[in-house]
Amino acid sequence: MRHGIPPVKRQRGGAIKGRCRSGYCSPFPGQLWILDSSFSYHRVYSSSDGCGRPSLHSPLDNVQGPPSPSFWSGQPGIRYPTIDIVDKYGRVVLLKGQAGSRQLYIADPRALQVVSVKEQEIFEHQQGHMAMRKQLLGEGILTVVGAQHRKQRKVLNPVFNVKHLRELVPVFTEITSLVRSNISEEVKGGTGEVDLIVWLSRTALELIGVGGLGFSFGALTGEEHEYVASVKMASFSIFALSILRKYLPYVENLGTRGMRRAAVAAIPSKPIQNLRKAVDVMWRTTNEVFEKSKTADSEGLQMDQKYRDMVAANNIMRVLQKSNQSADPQERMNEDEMKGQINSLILAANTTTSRSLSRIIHVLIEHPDYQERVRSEILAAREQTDGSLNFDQLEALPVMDAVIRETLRRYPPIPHQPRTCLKETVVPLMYPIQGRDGKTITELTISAGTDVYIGIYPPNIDIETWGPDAREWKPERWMGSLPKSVGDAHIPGVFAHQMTFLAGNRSCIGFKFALLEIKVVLSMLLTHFRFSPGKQEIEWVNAGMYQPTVNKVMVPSMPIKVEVLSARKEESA
Ligand code: HEM
Repeated sequence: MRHGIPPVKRQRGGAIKGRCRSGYCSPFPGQLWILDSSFSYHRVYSSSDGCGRPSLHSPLDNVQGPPSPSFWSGQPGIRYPTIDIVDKYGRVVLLKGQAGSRQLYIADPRALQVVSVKEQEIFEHQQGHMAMRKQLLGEGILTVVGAQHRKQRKVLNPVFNVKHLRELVPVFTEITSLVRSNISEEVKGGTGEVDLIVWLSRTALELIGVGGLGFSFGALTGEEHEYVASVKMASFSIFALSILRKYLPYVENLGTRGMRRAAVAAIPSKPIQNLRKAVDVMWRTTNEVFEKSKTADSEGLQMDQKYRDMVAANNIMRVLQKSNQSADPQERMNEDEMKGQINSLILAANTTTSRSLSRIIHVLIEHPDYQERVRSEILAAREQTDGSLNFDQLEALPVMDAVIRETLRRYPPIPHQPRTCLKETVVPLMYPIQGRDGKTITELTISAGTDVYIGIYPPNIDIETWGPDAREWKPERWMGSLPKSVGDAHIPGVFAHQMTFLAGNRSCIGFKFALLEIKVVLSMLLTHFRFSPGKQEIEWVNAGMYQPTVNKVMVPSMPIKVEVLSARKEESA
């Protein structure tokens, strides 16, 4: 028997009993872990207190869910459950993973309140996931948990306050004008097909790079920094190596950092070596960004001196350093933690924002009447100014605001988030569900070790909450008062009664930054271009985050027709 594999005894009726006595293979003492046919360990069951005598039976088995075709491999596609399961089985669904592991999909508002707000530290990120993130990104807000996370969040909060965001508007505007020129050039000042996701990804990277960190990745000037390719390589390699995540928590602290690096360098595996090189570049860049932010250096930014000075004074790293210095000494971040924020922020801000922007423009292509309404609203506001809109003017555009809220509600880029329950917890339900035994379930006892999905998409489009038109894209719902049922549902999300930016202390810390980016980009692109359908049909697919694709190729792509508006043709020439 290999160390850590529990003694497993087959019982009558096919039940398996046993537990890991060494506690070595399991982060949760007393859990039953087994080795499956693909040689991965799986937690099968943890007892109610996490250390008692386990069995294969759990009260959660009474929760309805799709049948599992195989005990060993579980339900196919479990990483990407679709909204249909909630429609079919209810707001809490039992999913069966590999080797019989239980996973709960939760979309009930009251249960979400407990999981994502009240008991957020019990329903924590999955250990393997966090270990992988930490190895790549360092000790930033995306990778730390518990007291360390609370401390970092407190220091980071002022970075995203309105006072600071207000000062970023001219910088965002300047960056977006570069994107606009690039797109105009691509269609030669006339009409042509453009893969818009490419430009929006570059835009989002520069907005967080320059506006956020005072560092240009050259994404809009044709001199792309090696960091960009490294992040792509790292994401690809992580996917290829996802099986290793499970083991990472057991080796991540073995030996010194130098020893671990030497051990990794000796592994004869292409994805591992690619990942190692990519991470080296990411860390080199992080050090560069950090050193520059300390000296308020704005060299290398291809902008007017005026904007360079703004960036040097107002980027997130500068504000973060001030916020850190004014925190209580025991609450301050150390240098490693400060550097850890750089990768965390870039990773969290980039794809989410570019996918949201792409979705809004795609929806406006499908609703040309709304595209025209938003454009007219912006143009009217611009007539009152010298051309570009400031923070308050951007906040006072009700049609654009309604379009953004409605698109983020109806099409959240992240459909759900995985967590693990660390301690047995009773979770009440707002909408009781019917058990497999026909009885009504009003609360669930979730045992330690159970994996949980926080449903983001289903509560956003729940008919009980939003009314019979919940699944329609209808910005006008935000222009009057919302139905009483929306308030009554007490959806815990931090933004507009929706879960799109999640809830509680692990919600999106950058959501106001994201909304501002979206408003600046829309206000500049919609008044310069008309967007209409391209030759190919665009399909949005869930790859952990929704992405636009064509011809079923799993690479983000959104080719659409872009026409420079006649009033702007001269500017583009
Ligand atoms: C529309 C765009 C965005 C969406 C839909 C979005 C959504 C989310 C969601 C759902 C989470 C929770 C993830 C989890 O629990 O694992 C999250 C976390 C986070 N987001 Fe965003 N985000 C967006 C843009 C941004 C931007 C622009 C920034 C930074 C400038 C940012 C920074 C973060 C950070 C740092 C976290 C981790 C917070 C923590 O763990 O305490 N996000 N975001």
